[in-house]
Amino acid sequence: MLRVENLSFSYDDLEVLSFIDIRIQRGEHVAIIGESGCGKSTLLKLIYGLMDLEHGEIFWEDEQILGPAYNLVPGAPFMKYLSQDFDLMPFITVAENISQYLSVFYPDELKQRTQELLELIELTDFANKKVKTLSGGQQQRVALARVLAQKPEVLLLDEPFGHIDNFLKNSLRRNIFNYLKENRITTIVATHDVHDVLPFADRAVVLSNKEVIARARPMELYRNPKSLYVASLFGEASMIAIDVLKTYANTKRKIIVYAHEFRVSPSSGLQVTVEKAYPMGSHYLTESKNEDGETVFFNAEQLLPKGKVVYLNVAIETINQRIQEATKI
Ligand SMILES: Nc1ncnc2c1ncn2[C@@H]1O[C@H](COP(=O)(O)OP(=O)(O)OP(=O)(O)O)[C@@H](O)[C@H]1O
Repeated sequence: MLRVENLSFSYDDLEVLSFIDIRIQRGEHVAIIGESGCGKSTLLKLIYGLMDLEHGEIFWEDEQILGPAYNLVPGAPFMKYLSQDFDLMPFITVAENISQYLSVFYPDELKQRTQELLELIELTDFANKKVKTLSGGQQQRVALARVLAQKPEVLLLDEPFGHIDNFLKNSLRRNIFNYLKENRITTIVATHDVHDVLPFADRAVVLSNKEVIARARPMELYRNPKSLYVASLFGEASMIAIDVLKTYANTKRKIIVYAHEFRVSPSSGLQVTVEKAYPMGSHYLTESKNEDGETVFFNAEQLLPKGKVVYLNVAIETINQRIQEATKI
Protein backbone atom coordinates (compact mmCIF):
# COMPACT_ATOMS: atom_id res chain seq x y z
CA MET A 1 0.00 0.00 0.00
CA LEU A 2 1.10 3.56 -0.71
CA ARG A 3 0.36 5.90 2.17
CA VAL A 4 0.52 9.66 1.91
CA GLU A 5 -0.01 11.04 5.40
CA ASN A 6 -0.61 14.64 6.41
CA LEU A 7 1.45 15.92 3.51
CA SER A 8 1.97 19.68 3.19
CA PHE A 9 4.22 21.50 0.75
CA SER A 10 5.06 25.08 -0.25
CA TYR A 11 7.15 26.62 -3.01
CA ASP A 12 8.85 29.44 -1.05
CA ASP A 13 5.89 31.33 0.37
CA LEU A 14 3.25 29.70 -1.83
CA GLU A 15 1.49 26.83 -0.06
CA VAL A 16 0.37 24.36 -2.72
CA LEU A 17 -0.72 21.27 -0.75
CA SER A 18 -2.08 21.23 2.78
CA PHE A 19 -2.51 18.12 4.94
CA ILE A 20 -3.14 15.63 2.15
CA ASP A 21 -4.00 12.03 3.11
CA ILE A 22 -4.21 9.38 0.40
CA ARG A 23 -4.06 5.58 0.57
CA ILE A 24 -3.57 3.49 -2.55
CA GLN A 25 -3.66 -0.32 -2.62
CA ARG A 26 -1.11 -2.36 -4.58
CA GLY A 27 -2.32 -2.75 -8.17
CA GLU A 28 -4.86 0.06 -7.83
CA HIS A 29 -5.21 2.75 -10.48
CA VAL A 30 -5.92 6.18 -9.02
CA ALA A 31 -6.46 9.42 -10.92
CA ILE A 32 -5.50 12.74 -9.32
CA ILE A 33 -7.74 15.34 -10.91
CA GLY A 34 -8.29 19.06 -10.55
CA GLU A 35 -7.93 22.33 -12.39
CA SER A 36 -4.62 23.49 -13.81
CA GLY A 37 -2.27 24.66 -11.06
CA CYS A 38 -4.04 22.81 -8.22
CA GLY A 39 -0.89 20.84 -7.38
CA LYS A 40 -1.23 17.51 -9.22
CA SER A 41 2.34 17.49 -10.60
CA THR A 42 3.72 18.69 -7.28
CA LEU A 43 2.01 15.79 -5.50
CA LEU A 44 3.49 13.25 -7.95
CA LYS A 45 6.98 14.74 -7.56
CA LEU A 46 6.67 14.53 -3.78
CA ILE A 47 5.47 10.91 -3.92
CA TYR A 48 8.47 10.05 -6.12
CA GLY A 49 10.84 11.76 -3.67
CA LEU A 50 12.03 14.54 -5.96
CA MET A 51 11.38 17.25 -3.38
CA ASP A 52 11.41 17.38 0.40
CA LEU A 53 8.10 17.49 2.25
CA GLU A 54 7.41 20.43 4.49
CA HIS A 55 5.24 18.26 6.68
CA GLY A 56 3.99 14.65 6.67
CA GLU A 57 5.24 11.25 5.53
CA ILE A 58 4.99 8.94 2.53
CA PHE A 59 5.38 5.15 2.65
CA TRP A 60 5.34 2.37 0.08
CA GLU A 61 4.60 -0.76 2.12
CA ASP A 62 6.99 -0.33 5.09
CA GLU A 63 9.54 1.80 3.28
CA GLN A 64 9.51 5.54 3.82
CA ILE A 65 10.00 7.67 0.72
CA LEU A 66 12.44 10.46 1.42
CA GLY A 67 13.35 13.54 -0.56
CA PRO A 68 16.75 14.82 -1.79
CA ALA A 69 17.77 16.00 1.68
CA TYR A 70 18.01 12.31 2.69
CA ASN A 71 18.76 10.63 -0.67
CA LEU A 72 21.74 11.31 -2.91
CA VAL A 73 19.87 10.01 -5.95
CA PRO A 74 16.33 11.30 -5.78
CA GLY A 75 13.54 8.94 -6.80
CA ALA A 76 12.60 5.66 -5.15
CA PRO A 77 13.98 2.66 -7.15
CA PHE A 78 10.69 0.68 -7.15
CA MET A 79 8.84 3.66 -8.60
CA LYS A 80 8.97 5.37 -11.94
CA TYR A 81 7.80 8.89 -12.65
CA LEU A 82 6.94 9.94 -16.16
CA SER A 83 7.07 13.70 -16.13
CA GLN A 84 5.84 16.17 -18.70
CA ASP A 85 9.41 16.33 -20.05
CA PHE A 86 10.46 12.95 -21.26
CA ASP A 87 14.07 12.28 -20.20
CA LEU A 88 15.09 10.35 -23.35
CA MET A 89 18.46 9.72 -25.05
CA PRO A 90 17.97 11.68 -28.29
CA PHE A 91 20.92 10.34 -30.30
CA ILE A 92 20.16 6.62 -30.02
CA THR A 93 17.25 4.71 -31.56
CA VAL A 94 13.78 4.10 -30.20
CA ALA A 95 14.57 0.40 -29.59
CA GLU A 96 17.83 1.27 -27.84
CA ASN A 97 16.08 3.78 -25.60
CA ILE A 98 13.54 1.16 -24.58
CA SER A 99 16.00 -1.71 -24.11
CA GLN A 100 18.52 0.34 -22.18
CA TYR A 101 17.23 -0.96 -18.86
CA LEU A 102 16.75 -4.59 -19.96
CA SER A 103 19.37 -7.22 -19.18
CA VAL A 104 21.88 -7.87 -21.98
CA PHE A 105 22.59 -11.29 -20.45
CA TYR A 106 19.35 -12.63 -21.94
CA PRO A 107 19.43 -11.40 -25.56
CA ASP A 108 16.33 -13.33 -26.68
CA GLU A 109 14.29 -11.97 -23.80
CA LEU A 110 15.65 -8.47 -24.42
CA LYS A 111 14.55 -8.65 -28.05
CA GLN A 112 11.14 -10.06 -27.25
CA ARG A 113 10.42 -7.57 -24.47
CA THR A 114 11.55 -4.62 -26.60
CA GLN A 115 9.25 -5.86 -29.38
CA GLU A 116 6.35 -6.24 -26.93
CA LEU A 117 6.82 -2.69 -25.64
CA LEU A 118 7.15 -1.28 -29.17
CA GLU A 119 3.81 -2.89 -30.04
CA LEU A 120 2.24 -1.54 -26.89
CA ILE A 121 3.12 2.04 -27.85
CA GLU A 122 2.38 1.36 -31.53
CA LEU A 123 5.86 2.37 -32.72
CA THR A 124 7.18 -0.92 -34.16
CA ASP A 125 7.92 0.74 -37.50
CA PHE A 126 10.04 3.38 -35.78
CA ALA A 127 12.25 0.96 -33.82
CA ASN A 128 15.42 1.97 -35.67
CA LYS A 129 14.78 5.70 -35.90
CA LYS A 130 16.79 8.06 -33.73
CA VAL A 131 14.63 9.55 -30.99
CA LYS A 132 15.60 13.14 -31.89
CA THR A 133 13.83 12.70 -35.24
CA LEU A 134 10.47 11.84 -33.62
CA SER A 135 7.52 14.15 -32.96
CA GLY A 136 6.63 15.25 -29.41
CA GLY A 137 3.81 12.68 -29.21
CA GLN A 138 6.04 9.87 -30.45
CA GLN A 139 8.71 10.82 -27.91
CA GLN A 140 6.11 10.71 -25.17
CA ARG A 141 5.23 7.15 -26.19
CA VAL A 142 8.91 6.10 -26.14
CA ALA A 143 9.24 7.63 -22.68
CA LEU A 144 6.28 5.51 -21.55
CA ALA A 145 7.79 2.30 -22.93
CA ARG A 146 11.11 3.19 -21.31
CA VAL A 147 9.60 3.43 -17.84
CA LEU A 148 7.56 0.25 -18.37
CA ALA A 149 10.74 -1.62 -19.39
CA GLN A 150 11.98 -1.01 -15.86
CA LYS A 151 9.00 -2.94 -14.40
CA PRO A 152 8.15 -0.47 -11.65
CA GLU A 153 5.92 -1.48 -8.76
CA VAL A 154 4.47 2.01 -8.74
CA LEU A 155 4.09 4.19 -11.81
CA LEU A 156 3.44 7.92 -11.59
CA LEU A 157 2.14 9.45 -14.81
CA ASP A 158 1.82 13.18 -15.34
CA GLU A 159 -0.61 13.95 -18.20
CA PRO A 160 0.60 10.80 -20.00
CA PHE A 161 -1.27 11.45 -23.24
CA GLY A 162 -0.99 15.24 -23.28
CA HIS A 163 1.13 15.34 -26.44
CA ILE A 164 -0.65 12.58 -28.33
CA ASP A 165 -3.26 13.31 -31.00
CA ASN A 166 -6.86 12.14 -30.65
CA PHE A 167 -6.40 9.75 -33.54
CA LEU A 168 -4.11 7.53 -31.48
CA LYS A 169 -4.97 8.54 -27.96
CA ASN A 170 -7.90 6.20 -27.42
CA SER A 171 -6.24 2.96 -28.52
CA LEU A 172 -3.04 3.89 -26.75
CA ARG A 173 -4.92 4.60 -23.53
CA ARG A 174 -6.61 1.20 -23.69
CA ASN A 175 -3.29 -0.57 -24.45
CA ILE A 176 -1.36 1.12 -21.68
CA PHE A 177 -3.98 1.10 -18.93
CA ASN A 178 -4.93 -2.54 -19.62
CA TYR A 179 -1.23 -3.48 -19.57
CA LEU A 180 -0.78 -1.75 -16.21
CA LYS A 181 -3.81 -3.52 -14.73
CA GLU A 182 -2.78 -6.94 -16.06
CA ASN A 183 0.71 -6.47 -14.63
CA ARG A 184 -0.68 -5.20 -11.29
CA ILE A 185 1.37 -2.02 -11.48
CA THR A 186 0.08 0.50 -8.98
CA THR A 187 -0.65 3.59 -11.07
CA ILE A 188 -1.24 7.20 -10.15
CA VAL A 189 -2.20 9.47 -13.03
CA ALA A 190 -2.34 13.26 -12.76
CA THR A 191 -4.72 14.47 -15.42
CA HIS A 192 -7.49 16.86 -16.33
CA ASP A 193 -8.74 14.67 -19.15
CA VAL A 194 -11.86 12.73 -18.15
CA HIS A 195 -11.04 10.09 -20.75
CA ASP A 196 -8.06 9.05 -18.62
CA VAL A 197 -10.33 8.83 -15.59
CA LEU A 198 -13.83 7.46 -16.23
CA PRO A 199 -12.99 4.27 -18.18
CA PHE A 200 -9.80 3.29 -16.36
CA ALA A 201 -9.34 4.63 -12.84
CA ASP A 202 -10.49 2.56 -9.86
CA ARG A 203 -10.70 5.75 -7.84
CA ALA A 204 -10.34 9.47 -8.39
CA VAL A 205 -8.99 12.00 -5.90
CA VAL A 206 -10.04 15.60 -6.53
CA LEU A 207 -7.66 18.42 -5.54
CA SER A 208 -8.78 22.00 -5.09
CA ASN A 209 -7.41 24.89 -3.14
CA LYS A 210 -4.58 22.84 -1.60
CA GLU A 211 -6.85 20.08 -0.32
CA VAL A 212 -8.53 16.82 -1.30
CA ILE A 213 -12.15 17.84 -1.71
CA ALA A 214 -13.58 14.55 -2.97
CA ARG A 215 -12.54 10.95 -3.48
CA ALA A 216 -14.67 8.17 -4.93
CA ARG A 217 -15.08 5.83 -7.87
CA PRO A 218 -15.03 8.02 -10.99
CA MET A 219 -18.58 7.10 -12.04
CA GLU A 220 -19.83 7.92 -8.56
CA LEU A 221 -18.17 11.35 -8.71
CA TYR A 222 -19.60 11.89 -12.17
CA ARG A 223 -23.17 10.87 -11.29
CA ASN A 224 -23.31 12.69 -7.99
CA PRO A 225 -20.80 15.54 -8.08
CA LYS A 226 -20.79 17.29 -4.72
CA SER A 227 -19.83 20.64 -6.18
CA LEU A 228 -19.86 22.49 -9.46
CA TYR A 229 -16.03 22.27 -9.44
CA VAL A 230 -16.16 18.45 -9.46
CA ALA A 231 -18.89 18.39 -12.14
CA SER A 232 -16.89 20.82 -14.30
CA LEU A 233 -14.01 18.34 -14.43
CA PHE A 234 -16.38 16.02 -16.33
CA GLY A 235 -18.11 18.54 -18.60
CA GLU A 236 -20.14 21.75 -18.76
CA ALA A 237 -22.56 21.89 -15.84
CA SER A 238 -24.85 24.43 -14.15
CA MET A 239 -26.49 24.89 -10.73
CA ILE A 240 -30.26 25.00 -11.10
CA ALA A 241 -32.94 25.66 -8.46
CA ILE A 242 -35.01 22.51 -7.96
CA ASP A 243 -38.32 24.42 -7.77
CA VAL A 244 -37.75 25.77 -11.29
CA LEU A 245 -37.39 22.27 -12.71
CA LYS A 246 -40.06 20.68 -10.52
CA THR A 247 -42.62 23.42 -10.04
CA TYR A 248 -44.44 21.56 -7.28
CA ALA A 249 -41.24 21.15 -5.24
CA ASN A 250 -41.22 23.39 -2.21
CA THR A 251 -37.52 24.01 -1.77
CA LYS A 252 -34.92 26.65 -2.48
CA ARG A 253 -32.15 24.10 -2.92
CA LYS A 254 -30.18 23.77 -6.15
CA ILE A 255 -28.86 20.76 -8.02
CA ILE A 256 -26.09 20.32 -10.58
CA VAL A 257 -27.21 19.53 -14.11
CA TYR A 258 -24.83 18.58 -16.94
CA ALA A 259 -25.38 20.19 -20.35
CA HIS A 260 -26.42 16.86 -21.90
CA GLU A 261 -29.07 16.26 -19.23
CA PHE A 262 -31.30 19.14 -20.38
CA ARG A 263 -34.08 18.59 -22.91
CA VAL A 264 -35.23 21.58 -24.93
CA SER A 265 -38.95 22.26 -24.79
CA PRO A 266 -40.92 25.00 -26.61
CA SER A 267 -43.25 25.78 -23.70
CA SER A 268 -42.42 24.84 -20.11
CA GLY A 269 -39.43 24.44 -17.81
CA LEU A 270 -36.48 26.66 -17.01
CA GLN A 271 -36.68 29.72 -19.26
CA VAL A 272 -33.39 30.70 -20.91
CA THR A 273 -32.27 33.00 -23.70
CA VAL A 274 -29.66 31.69 -26.14
CA GLU A 275 -26.34 33.59 -26.19
CA LYS A 276 -24.04 31.43 -28.32
CA ALA A 277 -23.91 27.93 -29.81
CA TYR A 278 -20.81 25.78 -30.41
CA PRO A 279 -21.05 22.94 -32.97
CA MET A 280 -19.82 19.70 -31.35
CA GLY A 281 -20.52 17.19 -34.10
CA SER A 282 -23.46 15.27 -32.63
CA HIS A 283 -25.01 18.38 -31.03
CA TYR A 284 -24.60 22.12 -30.35
CA LEU A 285 -23.26 23.09 -26.94
CA THR A 286 -25.43 26.11 -26.27
CA GLU A 287 -24.61 28.90 -23.85
CA SER A 288 -27.64 30.73 -22.47
CA LYS A 289 -28.74 33.01 -19.64
CA ASN A 290 -31.66 32.35 -17.28
CA GLU A 291 -33.97 35.09 -16.00
CA ASP A 292 -31.53 35.90 -13.18
CA GLY A 293 -28.71 36.44 -15.70
CA GLU A 294 -26.92 33.21 -14.71
CA THR A 295 -25.17 31.18 -17.42
CA VAL A 296 -26.71 27.81 -18.27
CA PHE A 297 -25.09 25.39 -20.76
CA PHE A 298 -27.25 22.83 -22.54
CA ASN A 299 -26.91 20.54 -25.54
CA ALA A 300 -29.32 21.17 -28.42
CA GLU A 301 -29.84 19.04 -31.50
CA GLN A 302 -30.48 22.14 -33.60
CA LEU A 303 -28.50 25.35 -34.01
CA LEU A 304 -30.51 27.88 -31.99
CA PRO A 305 -30.12 31.56 -32.89
CA LYS A 306 -28.88 34.20 -30.40
CA GLY A 307 -31.80 35.76 -28.54
CA LYS A 308 -34.15 32.77 -28.92
CA VAL A 309 -36.10 31.93 -25.78
CA VAL A 310 -36.39 28.21 -25.00
CA TYR A 311 -37.37 26.12 -21.99
CA LEU A 312 -35.24 23.40 -20.45
CA ASN A 313 -36.39 20.24 -18.70
CA VAL A 314 -34.53 17.54 -16.84
CA ALA A 315 -35.61 13.88 -16.41
CA ILE A 316 -37.34 13.32 -13.09
CA GLU A 317 -34.95 10.42 -12.31
CA THR A 318 -31.96 12.77 -12.65
CA ILE A 319 -33.60 15.39 -10.43
CA ASN A 320 -34.43 12.82 -7.75
CA GLN A 321 -30.92 11.37 -7.86
CA ARG A 322 -29.33 14.81 -7.42
CA ILE A 323 -31.82 15.92 -4.73
CA GLN A 324 -30.39 13.23 -2.49
CA GLU A 325 -26.98 14.87 -2.89
CA ALA A 326 -28.18 18.50 -2.96
CA THR A 327 -28.29 18.89 0.81
CA LYS A 328 -24.55 18.30 0.91
CA ILE A 329 -23.70 20.98 -1.67
N1 LIG B 1 9.09 25.12 -9.34
C1 LIG B 1 8.09 25.90 -8.92
N2 LIG B 1 8.35 27.04 -8.23
C2 LIG B 1 7.37 27.83 -7.78
N3 LIG B 1 6.04 27.58 -7.96
C3 LIG B 1 5.73 26.45 -8.63
C4 LIG B 1 6.74 25.56 -9.15
N4 LIG B 1 6.11 24.54 -9.76
C5 LIG B 1 4.78 24.76 -9.64
N5 LIG B 1 4.55 25.91 -8.97
C6 LIG B 1 3.23 26.46 -8.63
O1 LIG B 1 2.58 25.53 -7.79
C7 LIG B 1 1.20 25.39 -8.12
C8 LIG B 1 0.89 23.94 -8.46
O2 LIG B 1 1.58 23.59 -9.65
P1 LIG B 1 1.49 22.13 -10.28
O3 LIG B 1 2.39 22.11 -11.47
O4 LIG B 1 1.72 21.12 -9.22
O5 LIG B 1 -0.06 22.09 -10.73
P2 LIG B 1 -0.82 21.08 -11.69
O6 LIG B 1 -2.14 20.79 -11.03
O7 LIG B 1 0.05 19.91 -12.01
O8 LIG B 1 -1.04 21.99 -12.99
P3 LIG B 1 -1.19 21.57 -14.54
O9 LIG B 1 -2.44 20.73 -14.62
O10 LIG B 1 -1.32 22.89 -15.23
O11 LIG B 1 0.06 20.80 -14.92
C9 LIG B 1 0.95 26.38 -9.25
O12 LIG B 1 0.45 27.56 -8.68
C10 LIG B 1 2.33 26.61 -9.84
O13 LIG B 1 2.43 27.89 -10.40
